[in-house]
Amino acid sequence: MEIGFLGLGIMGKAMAVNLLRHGFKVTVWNRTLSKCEELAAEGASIEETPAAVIKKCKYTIAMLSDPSAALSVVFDKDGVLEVICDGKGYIDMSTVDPDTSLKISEAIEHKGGYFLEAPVSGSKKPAEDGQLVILAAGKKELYEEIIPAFDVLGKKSFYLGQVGNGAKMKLVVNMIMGSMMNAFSEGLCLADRSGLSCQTLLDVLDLGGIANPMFKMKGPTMLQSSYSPAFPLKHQQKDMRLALALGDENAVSMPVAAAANEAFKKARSLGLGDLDFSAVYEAVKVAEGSASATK
Ligand SMILES: NC(=O)C1=CN([C@@H]2O[C@H](COP(=O)(O)OP(=O)(O)OC[C@H]3O[C@@H](n4cnc5c(N)ncnc54)[C@H](OP(=O)(O)O)[C@@H]3O)[C@@H](O)[C@H]2O)C=CC1
Ligand SMILES: O=CC(=O)O
Repeated sequence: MEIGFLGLGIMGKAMAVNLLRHGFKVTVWNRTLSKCEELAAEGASIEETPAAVIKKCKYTIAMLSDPSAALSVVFDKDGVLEVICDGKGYIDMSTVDPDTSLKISEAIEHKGGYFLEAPVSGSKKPAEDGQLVILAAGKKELYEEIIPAFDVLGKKSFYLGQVGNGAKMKLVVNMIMGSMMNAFSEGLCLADRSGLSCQTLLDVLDLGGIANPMFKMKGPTMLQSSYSPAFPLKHQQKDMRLALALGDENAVSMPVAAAANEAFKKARSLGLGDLDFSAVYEAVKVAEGSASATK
């Protein structure tokens, strides 16, 4: 199967490499074209525009930062829409809001193409290991045709029905994750300020009913103020913002998520947006008056 791949950031690169290593032919494009070279070393072909990728491949996956990037790659000059046509499938795996997905879906289907949104749960390591959880919605036929690729990229794929449902599910999951990360950061601060060992707190948490892979993986690096980005904080804040907008539309009060969003915004204002989202711990420490140097 030949697959086009647009967007070679942290996630897109890992996913495209996985496809190549499992025998897929992959043609890549990235806004910063130089990033394609690492993929060429793995056997990928390179095209210079999204349109050229679509023209070449029956199926194209996109993994882009946010709604404005997702829209730009489709609607701007040399974009997807210029060439998408009957029989071509476009699968957007970026985390965006339902309206963005719907806008892209309608434009592509108007030109005769098929559209699937398929945001993923799981970060850099699950992407490298092919262990993502795929939240697909849209054209069912395209979902069935692209399953061999999803089976390489993920450990489980869900088909959630109409376009928008994948985006909504992803935003709900990440709203919970962002809120948990804030509660965790406050807990670490409280333990520290009240004279407890944070390492002992991690050990206690890991043995109890609220043990989870995120605390286990991020806790030790947070204690070292080490925030090499797996999931960039600016993207987590984007997801909180989009989840809060979904809450607005549905009249769901989310004071915990709103407070967590404020902490992520604060972290961005401290220049931490490109670090891992666990760097919100530094913003929480600043708010509690026990800041360490931000790294
Ligand atoms: N990292 C993670 O753990 C996870 C991320 N996600 C979601 O996946 C998506 C990608 O995340 P991630 O790989 O971490 O992000 P990165 O920031 O590492 O990569 C973003 C990608 O989007 C491209 N891009 C940004 N703006 C534009 C634009 N205007 N036009 C064209 N391309 C653009 C970048 O190109 P360039 O190289 O030129 O900057 C890059 O390829 C996001 O929606 C994120 O929320 C979902 C699950 C986990
Ligand atoms: O979107 C981020 C993730 O870890 O999932």
